[in-house]
Amino acid sequence: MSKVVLVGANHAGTACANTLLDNYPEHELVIFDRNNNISYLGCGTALWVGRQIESPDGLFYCSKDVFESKNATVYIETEVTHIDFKAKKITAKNKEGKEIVESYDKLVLATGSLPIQPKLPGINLEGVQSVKLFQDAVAADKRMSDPNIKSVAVVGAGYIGVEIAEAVHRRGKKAYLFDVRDTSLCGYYDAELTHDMDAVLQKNGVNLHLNESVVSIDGDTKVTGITTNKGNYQVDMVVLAIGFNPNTALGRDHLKIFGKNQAYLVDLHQQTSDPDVFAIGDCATVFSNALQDTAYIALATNAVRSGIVAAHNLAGTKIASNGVQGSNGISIFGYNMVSTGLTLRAAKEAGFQAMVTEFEDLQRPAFMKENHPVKIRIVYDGDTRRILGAQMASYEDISMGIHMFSLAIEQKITIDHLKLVDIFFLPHFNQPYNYITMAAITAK
Ligand SMILES: Cc1cc2nc3c(=O)[nH]c(=O)nc-3n(C[C@H](O)[C@H](O)[C@H](O)COP(=O)(O)OP(=O)(O)OC[C@H]3O[C@@H](n4cnc5c(N)ncnc54)[C@H](O)[C@@H]3O)c2cc1C
Ligand SMILES: NC(=O)c1ccc[n+]([C@@H]2O[C@H](COP(=O)([O-])OP(=O)(O)OC[C@H]3O[C@@H](n4cnc5c(N)ncnc54)[C@H](O)[C@@H]3O)[C@@H](O)[C@H]2O)c1
Repeated sequence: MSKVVLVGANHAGTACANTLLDNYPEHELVIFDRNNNISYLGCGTALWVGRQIESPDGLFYCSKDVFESKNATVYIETEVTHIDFKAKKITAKNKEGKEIVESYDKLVLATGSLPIQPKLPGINLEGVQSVKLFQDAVAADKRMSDPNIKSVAVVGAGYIGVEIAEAVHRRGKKAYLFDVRDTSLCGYYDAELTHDMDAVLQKNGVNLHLNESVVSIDGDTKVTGITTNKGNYQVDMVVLAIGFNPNTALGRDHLKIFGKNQAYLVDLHQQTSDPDVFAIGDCATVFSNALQDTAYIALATNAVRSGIVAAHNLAGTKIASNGVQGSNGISIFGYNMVSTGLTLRAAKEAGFQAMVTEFEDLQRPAFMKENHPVKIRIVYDGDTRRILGAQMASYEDISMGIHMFSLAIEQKITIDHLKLVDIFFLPHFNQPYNYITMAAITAK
């Protein structure tokens, strides 16, 4: 039996804690989280703020009580302030200012990520906010209910920004969406698909401003406007969504870190450079099967799986992570996009002789009434023919198809192998010559 201390109990920490408590009850587990809630699904923020769901109540799936019912000691609203890795002791402070010291045999760091805060004039004005925590969602929702808030600038047209811009528009406010790049969602899809998303946003009333960088947020005490390199806009609120940084302040002086962004470097067992310390979720690196290299991909799905892997390993059951593809999806004004692995641009930047095959067709045979076009792009390595990535977009729900590509990348399947893969046909669902097969067959 050993004593495990877990710092951070959101998606990664919750998965780790539950796996440990359910499978290895002989271990003592002490959990710390500085927040007053755990397991909040951030994906629900835009749904709730945009009133696609009526209440945030269903957006939590675990609690302090659940851990305590399984005999864990839980400190919430208690921040870990220092770790003595040599003495194997952590120091924390609760909201009353009381200091708590705990020793550990094994430590799990699940401290997640923090939204990037750009150094902009006006960044501290009232009305500027990020959307990471449940508290942020509550604050954003309150502002959306204020009739004096008429226009909102969303900075960053990545996943959070696009979703929040839709939510702002759905609440009847004027939504501006700014990005420094020349298209939305540039980290996940190639321009051939993102230009469709740009058009969907604009058609539905979001004011999309690409190739524009914010120079300042304006106002005396409250936000009254935003200035970019191209103009001034009158807005009453600014949402910042320009990406996450790993939250590694507690351990980065002791543990090996990833050069690109200071995430904790972990192996396939989630073990850091200190054998008694594991790191999981957004504070840690992942192994990218597409790149065959270490990478950083902040997603709840990766966080949950890494928590499960760490729990088994620290309890003595050696299991290795499969690595990840960074599979992801988004649905905006009914337009659905899913992707996995590398875009063509990312694959080229990584040094592959990257090639792409694309195809567009109706989801079902033309004689079926309910029918929409689907676009697919498959990125592969021209040298080895290995599939490196895939992207699909449609008003159809094409989401499940991306899982096959995720497995294909993990298993190093070639584009040529895909040509003869057994894919079923039924007019209600798809076509006999379906777009996946056709994209593979037409690959150069
Ligand atoms: C608006 C939004 C929408 C999203 N949508 C999706 C989606 O649809 N799909 C998807 O896969 N991902 C999504 N994500 C990303 C996903 O939420 C993150 O990848 C995920 O939260 C990572 O989980 P984590 O547990 O590693 O880290 P975090 O969620 O960052 O949690 C870290 C925890 O550690 C605690 N902590 C930090 N430092 C300390 C300390 N010193 N002492 C004590 N406690 C500490 C924090 O309080 C927190 O509870 C979304 C994120 C946001 C913000
Ligand atoms: N549907 C989902 O799976 C989902 C939803 C929300 C968030 N997430 C995850 O949460 C994390 C954070 O999301 P995010 O949207 O903050 O990051 P992101 O990486 O998805 O997007 C950040 C965007 O900000 C832009 N940007 C960067 N600096 C800028 C600047 N100074 N001015 C204007 N634009 C700038 C980038 O070009 C990019 O388009 C990501 O890992 C994301 O995948 C996932």
